[in-house]
Amino acid sequence: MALAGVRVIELAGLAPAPFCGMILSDFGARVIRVDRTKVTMAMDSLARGKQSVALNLKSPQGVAVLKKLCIQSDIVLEPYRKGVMEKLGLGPEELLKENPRLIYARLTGYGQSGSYAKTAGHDINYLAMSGLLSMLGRSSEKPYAPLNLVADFAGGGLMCALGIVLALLERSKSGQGQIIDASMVEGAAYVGSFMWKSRSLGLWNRPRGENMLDSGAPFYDTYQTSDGKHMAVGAIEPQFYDQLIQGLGLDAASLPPQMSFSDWPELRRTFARVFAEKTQAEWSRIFDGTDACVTPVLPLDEARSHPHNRERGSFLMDAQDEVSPRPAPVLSRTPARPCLSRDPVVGEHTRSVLEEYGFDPAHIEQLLSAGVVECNKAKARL
Ligand SMILES: C[C@H](CCC[C@@H](C)[C@H]1CC[C@H]2[C@@H]3[C@H](O)C[C@@H]4C[C@H](O)CC[C@]4(C)[C@H]3C[C@H](O)[C@]12C)C(=O)SCCNC(=O)CCNC(=O)[C@H](O)C(C)(C)COP(=O)(O)OP(=O)(O)OC[C@H]1O[C@@H](n2cnc3c(N)ncnc32)[C@H](O)[C@@H]1OP(=O)(O)O
Repeated sequence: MALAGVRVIELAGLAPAPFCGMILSDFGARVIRVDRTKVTMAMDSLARGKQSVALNLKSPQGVAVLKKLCIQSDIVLEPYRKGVMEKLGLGPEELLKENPRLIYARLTGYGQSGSYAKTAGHDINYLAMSGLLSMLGRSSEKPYAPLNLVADFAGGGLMCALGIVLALLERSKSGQGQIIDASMVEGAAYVGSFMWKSRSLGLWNRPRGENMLDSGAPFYDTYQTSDGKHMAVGAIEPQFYDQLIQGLGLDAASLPPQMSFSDWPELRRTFARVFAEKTQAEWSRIFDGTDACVTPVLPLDEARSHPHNRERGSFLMDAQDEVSPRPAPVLSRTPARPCLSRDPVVGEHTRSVLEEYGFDPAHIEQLLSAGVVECNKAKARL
């Protein structure tokens, strides 16, 4: 796999860093997650393929253990507030001195500088600060955050993974590591560059929820079907819009022009009335195989079984019979091979990892008895 041989120390955090770690693991990196001691359950539901070491960083010996792990690895991925690692004596200056090839990824909400750098926050805060949240929401409604997708995952974990891969590529030429300052505000904004750079096209001139792509246009929206499900309509181009009208059984001559903004509310009412006459399955049979850009809105547990997704194997079933998306994108020669076995329990690999990283058995025993590290066994599945 593309990242085979790359060793990552992921310090356990909330959603963004675990997602970054899972991406690296899916594409072949060896990801060791450093968990706290005395916790029963990992907060990481994105732990696929990772190993877990439980380590108390409130003890100087624990800090020394982490330092030894980090300087023998390729990547350190830390999810803490600015300054936390420096307080531990594990800041980038410290570690890069010992290992100049180290890639030190810092995934935060606001970045390593600026007045908010030490401020707590979550996805919605970062999305709000990026400017994008102001554009999200239906007309006459307040802005809403689309789950914690945009800042945590798209602009956070995924953007950080991109930075890590870029730094690995650069290191293959320079031999040098570097620091990655991954701010979720900036990552989200960067993902949303189109919104900034398409304003001159007049795409966002109207208030929130009244533009073509923000639920303003009736041909770019969702509609309820007679069985309470929904269809998604994205018929933007005239040639696709014509096929939408045809599929709905409407007479184009009796409708207002597609791009007549003032007629959009009436057009939306017409579409809503017609979509409510048939079930989602009936509409799918009508629109499948056409270029009307109409698709069923699938719940998570149906996406896997949709014929198109099933044909591609877009979703996988792991050893715990849990369905989740397969890694993307698909590389033709070195595709990701995600681990399908169960997630690690906290501290499951402490002993084996410390041995691998050169700690002698007596020292490991001393660390265990002092509670600096913890080693836990997975409970047998009944
Ligand atoms: C919208 C998302 C948030 C989604 C969160 C959900 C994934 C989870 C929310 C609720 C969870 C569920 C719930 O808890 C119930 C169950 C509990 C069970 O145990 C697990 C299953 C649950 C169902 C559980 C499942 C899920 O986890 C939930 C549903 C986001 O937006 S996430 C993005 C957040 N922002 C960032 O990541 C930006 C960067 N980070 C920060 O700004 C801060 O870290 C943050 C997030 C504001 C937290 O600040 P905090 O003060 O708490 O920490 P820091 O200042 O970073 O300092 C860390 C301190 O911890 C010390 N430390 C670190 N490692 C160790 C260690 N191994 N040993 C000892 N100590 C350690 C470190 O030294 C720092 O100490 P100091 O403060 O003294 O310096």
